[in-house]
Amino acid sequence: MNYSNKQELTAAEGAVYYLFGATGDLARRKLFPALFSLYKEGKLAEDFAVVGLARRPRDNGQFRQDVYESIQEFCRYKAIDQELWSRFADHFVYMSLDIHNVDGFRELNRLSGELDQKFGINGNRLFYLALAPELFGPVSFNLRDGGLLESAGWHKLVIEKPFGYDLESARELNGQLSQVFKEEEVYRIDHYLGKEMVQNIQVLRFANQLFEPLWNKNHIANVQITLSETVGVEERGGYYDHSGALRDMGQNHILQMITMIAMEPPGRLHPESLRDEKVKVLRSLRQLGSSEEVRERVVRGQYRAGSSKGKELPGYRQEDKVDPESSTETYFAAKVYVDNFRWAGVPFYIRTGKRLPVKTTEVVIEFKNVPDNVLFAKRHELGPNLLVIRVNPMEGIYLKINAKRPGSDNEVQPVAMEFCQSCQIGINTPEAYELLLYDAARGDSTYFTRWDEVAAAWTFVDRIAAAWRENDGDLRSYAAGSWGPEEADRLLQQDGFFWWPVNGQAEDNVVWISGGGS
Ligand SMILES: NC(=O)C1=CN([C@@H]2O[C@H](COP(=O)(O)OP(=O)(O)OC[C@H]3O[C@@H](n4cnc5c(N)ncnc54)[C@H](OP(=O)(O)O)[C@@H]3O)[C@@H](O)[C@H]2O)C=CC1
Ligand SMILES: O=C1O[C@H](COP(=O)(O)O)[C@@H](O)[C@H](O)[C@H]1O
Repeated sequence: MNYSNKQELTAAEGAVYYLFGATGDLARRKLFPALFSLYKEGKLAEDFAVVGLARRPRDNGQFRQDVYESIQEFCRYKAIDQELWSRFADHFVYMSLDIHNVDGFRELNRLSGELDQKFGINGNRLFYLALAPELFGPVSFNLRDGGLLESAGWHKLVIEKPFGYDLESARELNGQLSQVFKEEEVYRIDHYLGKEMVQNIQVLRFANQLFEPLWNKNHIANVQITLSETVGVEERGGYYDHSGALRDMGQNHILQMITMIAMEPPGRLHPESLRDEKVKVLRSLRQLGSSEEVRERVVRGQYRAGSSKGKELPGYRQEDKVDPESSTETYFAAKVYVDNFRWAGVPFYIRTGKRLPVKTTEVVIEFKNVPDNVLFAKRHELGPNLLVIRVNPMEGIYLKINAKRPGSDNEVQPVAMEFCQSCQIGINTPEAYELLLYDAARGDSTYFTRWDEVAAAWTFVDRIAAAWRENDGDLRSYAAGSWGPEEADRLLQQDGFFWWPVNGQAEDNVVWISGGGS
């Protein structure tokens, strides 16, 4: 089979892309590279323009130079072909604008008319807000008041996370957006939903007769989801210290991954059908009623100074723009239940943290063991079957099974059968932002979060946050470079489980029968 990433070249409809926050980190690291990859692959035709917007002064030449440098540093394709690069760069213009100044939006509207004419665009407008969330409301109002929503074509608003700080603020924000945009015009980004292997979860589940019949409480003992990062808070201390791991990674990425694993098959191949199924999962999450329950089922930690690979690492409280007495969690782990017919009683163990030993995102599905009466001599060596979905940085799956050790007398040997996607297509797997920008431009909202999903996720998270506010005493400290507080291991141990090794480090005795393990 050919696993090349060549796809059907259907260019998105022509549009002006308004990139608010064009001088920021996200634009530089993710958005410019995504646009270049789409252009190179023919998914953006010539009828598009990108307007970079931020307060800092820049002329078009400087802006194009910023874009060029970002591509050379972060894009999976480099701008080597000069002819291609200059054709691409010609679509980029920059305008200095303060979000709070409606006159700037009127000028932007005039510029848009010129761009429509120059590039043959019929008034389609995609507004990407790579901005702090408190600016989402003001931008929306000024887009309306500045006349930008009066053009003939479609209008789409793509917004970054975090969508609010809690349910109340998210509601308020949603109320502001909905005064200007219809729900179907709003694309809320959760970039984990743009990751190839997260999207692959539904294909694995629903396109294989092998898995779906076993995908329930009768056969699955537990599910483990790990999103571990080696980095600290980098330059984002100011934001992170008000957010913490639960809001930064839990409310969105982890809960969205749970929905992909736990949802029922959608009735139709339609974005709303999938989102309907996902929201049902979020509404079935067992709510943590009391502080006592939160203490029992959720562990939070903060990294102190430590080391990794021989390098000394500062503690969280010594990081730039972090309160020296901060009690913000940089790690959390939890035991979560999805209280529905399919999943009743199956624990979902989740964890995420900064300054952990490896960067990895993995899901482990641990199947129940075979019955005790199976007559193998070394019964105690029979481990459970595992299905491991490797999301990042390696992409692929492996299935751990028990096989006979060749030449032995029915001795059991664990074997990992691997599909290594990243070995097949290497670094050329499309980035999440590429897939999502392309989907938004085509009007496909499948992998964007709908308002009711966001609201249900906040409802779950708010209870944990409220319990934590009542009691600072349970914030554990862990050394930077370690796997986090020991209490997170106990969450599993008390149920007779343990965290399976991640990052392809299956236990020593496992034989890999294809591809390699790391
Ligand atoms: N960076 C990342 O990896 C990720 C970021 N996000 C989210 O994306 C959004 C942007 O993040 P990031 O790029 O890191 O943030 P940055 O702080 O790097 O960039 C913020 C941008 O906003 C512009 N800006 C700020 N105030 C105004 C204003 N009044 N008028 C016009 N422009 C303004 C700044 O430009 P100037 O100062 O020139 O005006 C800058 O371009 C945030 O919501 C963040 O949570 C989400 C996931 C990952
Ligand atoms: O949304 C966020 O995600 C990144 C991790 O993303 P990944 O694609 O590199 O796994 C995280 O570092 C950041 O704190 C958070 O805001």
